[in-house]
Amino acid sequence: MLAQYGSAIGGLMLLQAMLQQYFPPILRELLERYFHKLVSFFDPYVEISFSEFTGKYMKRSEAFTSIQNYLTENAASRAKRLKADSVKDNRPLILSMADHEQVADEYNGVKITWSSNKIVPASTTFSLYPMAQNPRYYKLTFHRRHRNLITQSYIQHVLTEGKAITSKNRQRKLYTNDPQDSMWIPAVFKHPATFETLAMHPDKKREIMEDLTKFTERKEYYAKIGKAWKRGYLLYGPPGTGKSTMIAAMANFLNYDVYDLELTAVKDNTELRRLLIETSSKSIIVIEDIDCSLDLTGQRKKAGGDDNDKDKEDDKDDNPLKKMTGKEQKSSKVTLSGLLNFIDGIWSACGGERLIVFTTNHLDKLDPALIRRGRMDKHIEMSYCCFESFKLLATNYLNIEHHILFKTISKLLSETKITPADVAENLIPKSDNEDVEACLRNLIQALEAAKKKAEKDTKLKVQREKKREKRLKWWREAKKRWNIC
Ligand SMILES: Nc1ncnc2c1ncn2[C@@H]1O[C@H](COP(=O)(O)OP(=O)(O)OP(=O)(O)O)[C@@H](O)[C@H]1O
Ligand SMILES: [Mg+2]
Repeated sequence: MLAQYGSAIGGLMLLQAMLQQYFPPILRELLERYFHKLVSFFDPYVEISFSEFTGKYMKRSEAFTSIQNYLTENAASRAKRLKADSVKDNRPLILSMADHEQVADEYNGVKITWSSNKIVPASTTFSLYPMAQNPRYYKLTFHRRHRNLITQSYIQHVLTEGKAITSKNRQRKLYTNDPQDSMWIPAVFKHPATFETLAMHPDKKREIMEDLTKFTERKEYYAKIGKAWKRGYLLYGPPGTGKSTMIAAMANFLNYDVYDLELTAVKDNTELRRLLIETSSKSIIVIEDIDCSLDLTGQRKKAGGDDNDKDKEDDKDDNPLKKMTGKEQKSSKVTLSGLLNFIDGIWSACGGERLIVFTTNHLDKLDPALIRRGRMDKHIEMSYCCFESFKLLATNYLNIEHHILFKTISKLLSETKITPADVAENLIPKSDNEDVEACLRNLIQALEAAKKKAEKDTKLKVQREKKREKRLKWWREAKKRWNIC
């Protein structure tokens, strides 16, 4: 039997060689086409291939990556031969199907087969990019009676799920704008802050988390009302109340990238627009200390008055621009209208699903146009530490939920103002000898010192006010006495 089989194969090979040699290419192509038609007439299975690289520039196909992630999560565990991908930063090992391996999947009761394959080039050529030499592809095989279900629903299901897994597994990035060539410089975003570790009143925290969740779920709603899918948050409060920490917690909660925009490093409005267009969706665009980034009040005055008004504005001691170096002032020509266009201009709609977050220590210094609802949709006050916030910090830093000293701390917190940053600093043990009680006593000391300072400041203020009143009274009487108008 073996001998018969061998001679049959030999005969076929001879036939193929003869075909290749004696048949002209056009005739050969015709024969091959009819041969495939004949095979597909008897073979009820349909095949769809998804290549790793596509297009003119052989870019890595997004569909291929999505399928790879889908199969890794859903079917690869059933494969006999797996491939372990290299991983960084203590991330779990990624096991995917090895080449030429096959796995079965099921969708609405229909059986589907996926196989992982590699294209072996006909001739060996030298390339600096070995990956591109042997591109892989996934082959999907199913019975032709399920063609509609697979092409209209299953493939979409695989791509959607795969995309969700990609975004879940991807390493998030923190981008900062480079002042030299105005490009985003990426770095891996690994901030440990979460809403669980953020000290804030629980009700306020829950409200913000619900607001964020609602935003992410409202793609259709935003489309229906004709608004770009973005939301503005204004975080304001004194230094050390957790504004930057809140942004990190938001990014971790939503799994978004962060674009930290340094406005003083942006040359003009055109550059600002270009930077915005380059941001991806599912991201938070942050401008920290917005009051120090632009002479917003000055620019508005300039629009209404002349240049002298602007100069007067710049002469004010509390003008944040005065704190900037001459070079910074000269290099940034971003205007308030440029910034407003940045927030709600037509190009801000490209990509969608973006948060724009401004932080400031001085809410009153900002132009009302910049922070009106619709631009900055939600204003969040980051305030001094309350007892609820303290309890969360104590749980995080000292691993305690109750202590006899909590009563004293609660009373002091209601009498004085202290930032969560100061509370946190006191709760960190400074040496091995410092136990929980020592840390709490450090905090009590800090609170008492803050209380004393506040009382002293109030006394001084009252004294100053009294003196001013006295001077005014004397001046009023003098005017009456000497008949001065
Ligand atoms: N609400 C908070 N919850 C937890 N930790 C906080 C909170 N606020 C401040 N901290 C701690 O204090 C440090 C400083 O806080 P953060 O940088 O977020 O303050 P900020 O409001 O952004 O200050 P600034 O206005 O100076 O930028 C953080 O690293 C964090 O450890
Ligand atoms: Mg900050």
